[in-house]
Amino acid sequence: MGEAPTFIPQDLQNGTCNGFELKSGTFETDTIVGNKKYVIGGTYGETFSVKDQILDNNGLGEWVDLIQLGTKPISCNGHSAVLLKDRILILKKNAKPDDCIWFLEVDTPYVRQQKKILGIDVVAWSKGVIGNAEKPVVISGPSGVGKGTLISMLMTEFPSMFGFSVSHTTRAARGMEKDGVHYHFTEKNVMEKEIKDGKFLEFASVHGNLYGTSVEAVEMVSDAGKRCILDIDVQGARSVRASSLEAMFIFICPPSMEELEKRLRDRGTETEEQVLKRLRNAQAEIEQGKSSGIFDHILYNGKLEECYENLKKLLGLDGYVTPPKSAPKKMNLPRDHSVSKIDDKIIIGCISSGLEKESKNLIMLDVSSLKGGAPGRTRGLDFQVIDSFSDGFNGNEPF
Ligand SMILES: Nc1nc2c(ncn2[C@@H]2O[C@H](COP(=O)(O)OP(=O)(O)O)[C@@H](O)[C@H]2O)c(=O)[nH]1
Ligand SMILES: Nc1ncnc2c1ncn2[C@@H]1O[C@H](COP(=O)(O)OP(=O)(O)O)[C@@H](O)[C@H]1O
Repeated sequence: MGEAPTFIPQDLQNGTCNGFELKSGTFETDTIVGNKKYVIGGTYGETFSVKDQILDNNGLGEWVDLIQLGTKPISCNGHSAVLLKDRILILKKNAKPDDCIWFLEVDTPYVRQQKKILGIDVVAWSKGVIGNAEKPVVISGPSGVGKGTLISMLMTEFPSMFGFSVSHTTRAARGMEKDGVHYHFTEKNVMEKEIKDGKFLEFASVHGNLYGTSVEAVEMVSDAGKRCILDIDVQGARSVRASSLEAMFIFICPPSMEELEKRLRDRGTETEEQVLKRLRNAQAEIEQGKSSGIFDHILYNGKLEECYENLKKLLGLDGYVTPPKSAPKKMNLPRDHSVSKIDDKIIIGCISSGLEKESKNLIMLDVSSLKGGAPGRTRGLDFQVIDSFSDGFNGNEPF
């Protein structure tokens, strides 16, 4: 990666590296984690590269280009790196507010699990997001019980509050269904390849077709500041339970098998063979839904209005008046900044005056309660603008 620089501005004790320019438009940071050195390189407009070196006693060793999972950030005008135990925080210089904080996970539980599954050394990227997202809601239940009906009632009444996680499926679209709205209708081989590439949070074979929730489907809803709703089967709910995504799990039960059959037939969207298959699967799904311990709540969908009211109660929405939305906090990093670390606080010194007020030249980024992570987003970041170190970090004015 070009010739070695004469000066590497890395504070090894602190695990911070303010980055250095190798040649015009190409930047690098070095971060030492245990006996490994991670070199993260970025050339303007291109995705980041990562290689590591297992250090011997002389601080030397063989270089390996690492497989990077997740969405790779695009480099702009340099970056800094800060080591946080099992991951490296990357601050992109001069980047847009929603693109300036990234994490390269090197030894998190997700990365360790992926190394085991793939049998190779990997690292994983996730984008950092200020603040927290509301817990997604997973809704499961047998085919024809009324999941779609209840979800669409919720989205119609609270359009700015909820967003639907659009699943991928290999089944054919029904008459009124739109690609990208109800499902991403896809070919089996394409979906299988994407599953292998780690793009799915969960997937399952249901009624003879492949269904799955992509990481992006959930994150896009959360990025828009909405609470994500997932309509997935019991196997999918089990996988989400086991994943790093914290969610609320609701199972919808029919009042009787006869009523379920009637709803399925009256809907008229399936062939006789498909109806029979769905009814055969329903019994087992209901048993699992009730007894598996996956679900936090069970709702009976007898009378639709009653069930909908109960669903709203579970979501804390009965008698709810929508409050005006406050703008999410954003952070804009100027090109020239330096980073240092004090416990769980990252201090970002803004060298050029990219800030509104000249005196507000320090940003404190709190990374004490990170949530989520690769292969999605890392949330729970908080920041404050502080006037100067001598103020003892007492500024808490939103930036
Ligand atoms: N695991 C999983 N199941 C899904 C997903 N999307 C839909 N499903 C489930 O697949 C089943 C069949 O869905 P669909 O073909 O739309 O038929 P319907 O439930 O009869 O309307 C339902 O139980 C859905 O909850 C997904 O992304 N993952
Ligand atoms: N509580 C209810 N009472 C009567 N019919 C219902 C009720 N809930 C839903 N339905 C109807 O049952 C059919 C199946 O509902 P749907 O929402 O498509 O189920 P799912 O998404 O669980 O497969 C639809 O025709 C819908 O209008």
